[in-house]
Amino acid sequence: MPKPLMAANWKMFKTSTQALEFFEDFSETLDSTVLKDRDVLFLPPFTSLEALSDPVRFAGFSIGAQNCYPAAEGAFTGEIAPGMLLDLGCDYVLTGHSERRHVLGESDEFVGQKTAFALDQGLGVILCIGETLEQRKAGQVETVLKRQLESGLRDVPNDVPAEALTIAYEPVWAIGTGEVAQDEDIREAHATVRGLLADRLSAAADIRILYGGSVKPANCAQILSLDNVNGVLVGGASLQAASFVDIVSAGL
Ligand SMILES: O=C[C@H](O)COP(=O)(O)O
Repeated sequence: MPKPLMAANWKMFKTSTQALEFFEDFSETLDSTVLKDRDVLFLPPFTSLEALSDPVRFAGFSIGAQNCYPAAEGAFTGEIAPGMLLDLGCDYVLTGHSERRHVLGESDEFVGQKTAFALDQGLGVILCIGETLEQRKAGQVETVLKRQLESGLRDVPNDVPAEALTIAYEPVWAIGTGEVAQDEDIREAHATVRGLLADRLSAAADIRILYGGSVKPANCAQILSLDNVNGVLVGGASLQAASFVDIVSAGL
């Protein structure tokens, strides 16, 4: 069983000053012995990566970015290359987050290009997948997960090491809505993802599959207890230090 990964995705929240204030509160409050049972990852906006990188890593946590562009450098105004993230000490990058798919219009193919390129450059990747409410109501959960995983992993070698790749299952209808998926929905989706990974990657059994979507201190322990849930990707409830401390320590 891989150690659960507890990831805070701050989306477009917090200046670098606010990020440092949060981190001071968080690290003072958290009992650091939880680190033997949990990995902790912060995904702040690009503008806070430099300020947070050293404090986060010295405290034994990981840091990553919310996005990257699939090229080493070039005329891509406003974009950030994986090598630039590595240079700031990042261990991870998110690809395919639903807000990038549905708000910014990223295609399955583009998500696949980013995933393969970032892995190739040496970043750990958290590939996010998940169905919309319409797709769930139409009985298409498995089809959507299969399509997003196949495209997302298209150029990823089948012997990618388990520690380099993480999958996050985030049903779009549960993100930021307060509506957490039912245990059975999470169990079924995670089992589906595990099965699809097994068809494609040699390290499938050890790849972490995170759940994301309205995770809170009150529901986190129960979610983590479900089969094939190897951590959580938390948005809103990771913005307050006390709340994220409770999430990181949930069930211990
Ligand atoms: O990346 C995190 C997810 O989008 C979940 O966000 P949420 O916890 O605010 O629902």
